[in-house]
Amino acid sequence: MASIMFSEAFTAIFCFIILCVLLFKKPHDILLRNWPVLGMLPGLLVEFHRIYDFSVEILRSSNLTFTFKGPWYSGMDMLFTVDQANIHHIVSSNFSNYTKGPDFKEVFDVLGDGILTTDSELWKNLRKASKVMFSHQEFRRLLMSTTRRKIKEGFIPLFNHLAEEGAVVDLQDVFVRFTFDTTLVTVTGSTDPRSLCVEMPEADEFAKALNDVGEGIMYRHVKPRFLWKLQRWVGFGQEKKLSKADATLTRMCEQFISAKREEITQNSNHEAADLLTSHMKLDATKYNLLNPNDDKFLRDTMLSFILAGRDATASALTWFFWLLSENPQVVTKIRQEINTNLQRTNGQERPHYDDIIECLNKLDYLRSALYEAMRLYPPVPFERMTPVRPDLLPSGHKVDASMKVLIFLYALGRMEAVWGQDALEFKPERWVSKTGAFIEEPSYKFFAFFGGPRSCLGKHLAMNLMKTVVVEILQNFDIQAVKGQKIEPATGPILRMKHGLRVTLTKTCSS
Ligand code: HEM
Repeated sequence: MASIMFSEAFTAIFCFIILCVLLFKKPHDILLRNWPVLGMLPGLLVEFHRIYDFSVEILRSSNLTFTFKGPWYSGMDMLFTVDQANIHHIVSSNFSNYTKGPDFKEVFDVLGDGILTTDSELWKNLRKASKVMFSHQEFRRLLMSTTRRKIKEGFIPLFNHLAEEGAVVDLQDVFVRFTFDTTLVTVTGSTDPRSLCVEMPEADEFAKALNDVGEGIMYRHVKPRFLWKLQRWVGFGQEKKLSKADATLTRMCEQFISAKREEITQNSNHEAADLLTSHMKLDATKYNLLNPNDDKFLRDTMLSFILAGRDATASALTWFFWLLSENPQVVTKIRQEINTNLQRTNGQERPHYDDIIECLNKLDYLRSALYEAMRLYPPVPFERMTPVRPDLLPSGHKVDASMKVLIFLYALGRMEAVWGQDALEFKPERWVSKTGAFIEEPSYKFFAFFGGPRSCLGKHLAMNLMKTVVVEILQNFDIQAVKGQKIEPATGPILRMKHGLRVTLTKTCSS
């Protein structure tokens, strides 16, 4: 009975949308129209498959802020903004009024009470504990040494093999494998799934479950809440897959946790720097809401870091290498910079950590190119916040507590009003001043790592990791994107390429 009602309702909405498309030639006319009962939903549904480009058009034509009216009583009213003053207000000056909110936590329920989904005191405790861990030299060294080992034992043999065979590979898949292996070692201290190797094995149970979680969460964004909740209750379709993935992740995290406890019990001087050890050894007296003996706390912390570390970095690297393949002059300049600055570590089997960081810090043009790629293709394409109390934004727009506020990072990087007339061009030079110094933009303008008290904790680590990968690849290989392939973003919480990035490789003359 319920399914018949759904299909009737769906057919009615579908017919209505088709009618709108026929009546109004320009899609904007549809979205900007606030229909009785349905609000602006019909237009949004029509454009959902290209939501990022559509957000650019809408925000450009509405002076950077747009109020979306959802169907009556649906709680779907939203404010879209890319106005810098609004962003600063929301994430910094009036930060306490904007939370992730209960809806967000519900959609991302697989992450439990991890740092990415919680608010208020619990989030403060988690942030403080993570900050302590990120500040430890040993943790940073672990990430850097794992990255370098992965490049040597994973990337280079695989790329050599592909270059010799002249084979095509999906570079996005390669980067997801790379960041998955690296993140899991950094989190557990020992488990290396070795998904990045010449054989390119099928994703293991853990990686598959993570992929299913990403997909399931994306569907929850586009389905009405009552529908996915009903599906979850019945145990059907995407929700069934999601529940299975959740169970797999919990089981595997429990295995990591008990193995680590065993390791610590057997060796009382256990001094490992990984995330799990660091959180198991938390000084509980400093965090009234964290319990290092609670497996659920450890599970939620592990999963949040794996998701935060894996997907965003892989996305950034994929778009970056595609932009390089389209802009060979930028590759030449990056190579020149590498050759000028990296003599000190070149050829050393195990260069000192401080030397590596010192050299990476000199690569300002590479930093500009990476920032420029993330300006146009931010790995996290939108951020959603819930106001606690009604508020008046600097742009003059009112928000009330029943609305959601969406900051569209993808559109922000493409606004002529923010970045100038050449906003759509990939130009690393925009980050370089006349004296050659790097131009640091405020976070509410370059927002890829978020801003204010909730900004990305892994920013510097991610930048060092990406620079290391780029240096190693460009010193050894030329990458060519396969001609004629369709490059477009997939709709989802992470800006992945919908069809991957197919490339071929050749060894550089100097390698
Ligand atoms: C290019 C790579 C990366 C980008 C663009 C990026 C971007 C972001 C963004 C936009 C947020 C805010 C998310 C939100 O609150 O909804 C965030 C949060 C976070 N990121 Fe990253 N990230 C990257 C890599 C990493 C890595 C490698 C790590 C860890 C090793 C990491 C750790 C975190 C953590 C812990 C948070 C939560 C901060 C909080 O809520 O207090 N990120 N990141």
